[in-house]
Amino acid sequence: MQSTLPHNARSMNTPTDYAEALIAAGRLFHQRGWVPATGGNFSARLDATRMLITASGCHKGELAREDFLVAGFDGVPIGSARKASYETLLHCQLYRHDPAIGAVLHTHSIANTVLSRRLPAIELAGYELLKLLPGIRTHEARVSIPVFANDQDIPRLATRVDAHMKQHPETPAYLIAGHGLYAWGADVAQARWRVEAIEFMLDCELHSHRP
Ligand SMILES: CSC[C@@H](O)[C@@H](O)C(=O)COP(=O)(O)O
Ligand SMILES: [Zn+2]
Repeated sequence: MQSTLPHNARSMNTPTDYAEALIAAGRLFHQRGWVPATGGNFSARLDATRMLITASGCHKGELAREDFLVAGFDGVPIGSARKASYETLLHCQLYRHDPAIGAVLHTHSIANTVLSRRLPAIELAGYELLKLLPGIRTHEARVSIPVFANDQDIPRLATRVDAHMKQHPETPAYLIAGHGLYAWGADVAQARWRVEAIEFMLDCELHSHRP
């Protein structure tokens, strides 16, 4: 099936544009099996203090414009009665950590769930697609994707992620054990490419680790 995703997000500037790009990403991710049921959440930076984020409990393959709301980087919705994603503070942590981050995408794939349950960190090396990750110019690079223990206490989890990222600012994405992947980019298009690249490499790793 042909993707309706825009090729780049540079011309985007209204919340509706961001919502459309995130809706298209959700459709694609659902087709790939990376956001089953209501798993996953997506956001895009609107300005220095606000983001557009998915409401909690929506099916990410069937998102509509009404399934998005504006929230501050403190996680509090602005002008909406809808409840923001349960994991809103994980998005806030990233936007506050790095003003260059323009979009954050979270997936629940089989590969990211299985591998994050098995390994304390995922080491990716020798893949051509590594070049889609920040600062990587060659397949000869080695990238470590940290795995955090899952936690229903999202403020506590966000604090742990933040501490790690302050110590390791080169972190290109992270996993939560038995849960999923968080990846980001300068805009929705770049964040989507990174999710696609990481999910591809995790699939490869999953096949390599089969007994
Ligand atoms: C209902 S299981 C999935 C959730 O716990 C969560 O991990 C998730 O990704 C989606 O939560 P949401 O509140 O819809 O953004
Ligand atoms: Zn999740």
